[in-house]
Amino acid sequence: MAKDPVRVLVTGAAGQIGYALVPMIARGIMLGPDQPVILHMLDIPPAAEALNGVKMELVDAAFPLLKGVVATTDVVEACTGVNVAVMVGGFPRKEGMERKDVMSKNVSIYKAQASALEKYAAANCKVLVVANPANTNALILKEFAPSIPEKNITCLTRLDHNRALGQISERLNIQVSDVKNVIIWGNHSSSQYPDVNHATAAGKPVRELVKDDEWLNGEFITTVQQRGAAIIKARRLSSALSAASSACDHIRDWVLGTPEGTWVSMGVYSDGSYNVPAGLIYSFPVTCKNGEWTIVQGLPIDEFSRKKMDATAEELSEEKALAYSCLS
Ligand SMILES: NC(=O)C1=CN([C@@H]2O[C@H](COP(=O)(O)OP(=O)(O)OC[C@H]3O[C@@H](n4cnc5c(N)ncnc54)[C@H](O)[C@@H]3O)[C@@H](O)[C@H]2O)C=CC1
Ligand SMILES: O=C([O-])CC(=O)C(=O)O
Repeated sequence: MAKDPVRVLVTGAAGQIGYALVPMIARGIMLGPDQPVILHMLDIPPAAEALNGVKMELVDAAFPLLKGVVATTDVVEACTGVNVAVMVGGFPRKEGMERKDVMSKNVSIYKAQASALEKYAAANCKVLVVANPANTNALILKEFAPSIPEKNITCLTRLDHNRALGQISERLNIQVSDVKNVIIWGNHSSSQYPDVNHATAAGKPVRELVKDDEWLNGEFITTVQQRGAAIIKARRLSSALSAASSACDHIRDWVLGTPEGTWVSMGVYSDGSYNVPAGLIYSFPVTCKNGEWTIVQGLPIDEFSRKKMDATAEELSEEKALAYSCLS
């Protein structure tokens, strides 16, 4: 019997990532090849015409799984009945703006959208925040949508995770699908810590195969940390294709489960695991089963890693304080 359609919200749907993401969702890349979807696309009034253009293209593409499209600038209409919400819309940093000004704009956007999701989304809606500052936007969303379980509010660090897999695969000249269990700890920012201490390639420890700790503890880390900026420099646009693909990976694994023996990185609400302060949205290694993520426990952490995990936690605590100061 055909499955009932799942309603998927994409905010900022007229933007770069939105344009790459909505056809992936409509093709079944996010929720599976047998899962019909209804797309809800939200953007702001100045982007209404472009948003309507995206809707026209979705119709023209005749996706068999796409059972409906809602394209709107009304946040209530956008959020009504959604089962999955991918929050890509936000206020970008513009020349001459202070960090606090950007934070303040995003705090008010995420506060309003949290309230709409809280009131109008389907029960048990799963939320993925992509827009930067992704971890802190997700935290604000959690604060203002208290009836959505905190386990349902996450942010995207899967792109960083996939970037780390890609770097190892290139370095070892090995298929990327043979590399697994890297970890992104912390913030989706240049303070993140891409950790290969538990990673394997074709079943062998990555450190043993690479045989170059100087590279793994230096250039590898900075390349992953700075990859977003490098793409923006090269394309003069954000990493839309890889962000959209990674957002699909994040939701697919969350809903359908991670393969046995494999973990992925997700920004989730910290419960204090690995001595990361509770109450931050922090990227951890997780496995997923039956629609729920669980932080992988018990991994040994060396002194080098500890310092890097603490530094990115410190940055998130500062962002949290800044975000809260924008609320008062
Ligand atoms: N977490 C991650 O791995 C990544 C995050 N990003 C972030 O994703 C976000 C989107 O990037 P792009 O698509 O390249 O930007 P973009 O500027 O092309 O698109 C953003 C869209 O959001 C819309 N928007 C602005 N305020 C909105 C609101 N209140 N409600 C609904 N829509 C709103 C804009 O009109 C625009 O269409 C940015 O914040 C970017 O920094 C980008 C790459 C990776
Ligand atoms: O700063 C940005 O918009 C780009 C970004 O997050 C990334 O590509 O990781």
